[in-house]
Amino acid sequence: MEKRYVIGIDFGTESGRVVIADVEQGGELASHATLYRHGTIVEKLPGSGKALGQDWALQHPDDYREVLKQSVREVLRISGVRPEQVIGIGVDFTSCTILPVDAKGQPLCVQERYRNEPHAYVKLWKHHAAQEEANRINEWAKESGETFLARYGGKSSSEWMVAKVWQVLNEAPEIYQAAYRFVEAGDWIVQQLTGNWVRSNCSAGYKAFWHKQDGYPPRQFFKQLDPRLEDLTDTKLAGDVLPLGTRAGELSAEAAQLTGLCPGTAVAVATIDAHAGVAGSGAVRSGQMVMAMGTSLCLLVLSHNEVSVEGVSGVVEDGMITGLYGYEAGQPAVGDLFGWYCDQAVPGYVQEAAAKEGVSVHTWLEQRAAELKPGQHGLMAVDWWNGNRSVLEDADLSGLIVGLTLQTKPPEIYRALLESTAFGTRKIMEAFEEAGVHVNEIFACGGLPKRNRLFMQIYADVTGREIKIAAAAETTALGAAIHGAVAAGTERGGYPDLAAAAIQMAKVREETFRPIPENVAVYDDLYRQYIRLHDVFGRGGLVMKELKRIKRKLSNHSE
Ligand SMILES: Nc1ncnc2c1ncn2[C@@H]1O[C@H](COP(=O)(O)OP(=O)(O)O)[C@@H](O)[C@H]1O
Ligand SMILES: O=C(CO)[C@H](O)[C@H](O)COP(=O)(O)O
Repeated sequence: MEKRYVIGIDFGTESGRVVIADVEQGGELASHATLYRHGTIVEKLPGSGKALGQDWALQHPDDYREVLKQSVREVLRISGVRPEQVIGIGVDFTSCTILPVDAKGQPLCVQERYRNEPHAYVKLWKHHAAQEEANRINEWAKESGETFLARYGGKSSSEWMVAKVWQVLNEAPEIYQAAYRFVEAGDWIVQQLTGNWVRSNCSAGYKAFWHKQDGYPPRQFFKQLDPRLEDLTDTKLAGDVLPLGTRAGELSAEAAQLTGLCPGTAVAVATIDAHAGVAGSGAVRSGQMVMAMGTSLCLLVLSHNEVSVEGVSGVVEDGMITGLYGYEAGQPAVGDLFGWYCDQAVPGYVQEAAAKEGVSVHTWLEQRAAELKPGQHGLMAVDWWNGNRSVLEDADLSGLIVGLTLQTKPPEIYRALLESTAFGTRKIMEAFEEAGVHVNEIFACGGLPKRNRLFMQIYADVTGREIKIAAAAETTALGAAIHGAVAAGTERGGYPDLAAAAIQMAKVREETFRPIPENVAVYDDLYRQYIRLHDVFGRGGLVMKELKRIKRKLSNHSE
């Protein structure tokens, strides 16, 4: 049989990455990234310059089409694989990233009449301006006695589908009316590739309250939330919800022209980017956990059992691997937090020194921070630069560093920031253990394990656990490709299910990160201090929320 290949397309926060993988051997034959030209739109709309409110984060869908156009062709060119040898395509996307589209699937924001309307654009996962709507969903779920939020750690997030769609309805009812559908960006890409309107059980399950047995919450729930939302799930969120690995359709002639692939190639149901890291790391068994470490950090745990876990983002049956419950929890600013420090807060002399040595500011700081012993800097940071998405689930919380003195140096702060995210992860891991979801094996994937060794060692030391590293450089894209191999099916030379495909196609590196006992002891002590700050500022004190309220009030006045 001729060699067969699959393509995985990973839409991250800053760029889209495409890999091509050998169906039998796995790994990555070639990869290519296309940066989003518009990036993340946080201050004003492109073109008109219309100002956005606080906590907004938009993207432009043309950037995603550019990834399909550029990077798919590039991996074919680099690898020398012929289009007819590609049997399947898989797509993963950050989530909950949504957009309003018309009946043909055209995004409203590219239509002339809606170009200046912020609500017509893609709302990126980290758009946090729907916190009020999320709060009202939480209050109403409690009052109405609906129990579905128990699967989401008891709280809905401002990042998710219903809060975001409701914000559109509240602030731009004409856009809500004009939208034929609100779709997850991953499902939209699948629609663009195949012409089919299909929703993924992964994003519907984790981000839109959909449940394998119960479907969406009852109409009555939405009606009492807001009478205008009564038919939301039958209209704007309509579409068959299909399980991961299913074939969503075949590549249309138009999409074949766009990508350079053959019409008829199998296209898988989309998955969430972090969740694709599960297959991409080959972690397919109960008790295995994957840490998808990039802009944010997602912890993904597989289990035979469904229980309630404090602060979990969601638990979905078949949400990562068929036949298992997949738990997701995480932190919304990890790489982004380190990026903020390098871009916004380091003094000029650090940037100059890094440039002189020909390394990134991250690497310059990492090298110096690695010379410090745990606890030596006397600092403690709390990692809520983009709110808290775990046990506190509150986008209004913000960052904190204590212990600063006139002697504090940038590498010390950098190290404290790396540590703060590891403490946040340990807190989540403890919540899993307390709920009886046991983790026996940990894998790391995403952009950070390959970029920052100190970061990885700190995670091993703070958690006291060995961490295996997924071998693929673009693990999530490989995970998406694995979904493509399953969508192709055995009749086209693919695999029968995700577990079989992942075991064959995904590998881990030989080198692992192991905890260093003397560091573990110091970090145990420091973690207790982290928890004190976590509880004082997160559970009890209102300082951060009040600061946010005052800022919101002032920015509303100045608009
Ligand atoms: N050497 C580094 N150490 C720590 N963080 C880094 C380093 N280089 C880049 N980053 C951060 O990594 C993040 C990008 O992660 P990546 O996994 O590549 O993308 P995505 O999250 O979009 O999938 C950015 O937030 C950036 O600030
Ligand atoms: O919420 C998510 C997963 O459920 C987002 O997709 C994720 O947090 C953003 O991912 P990345 O850090 O890879 O850009």
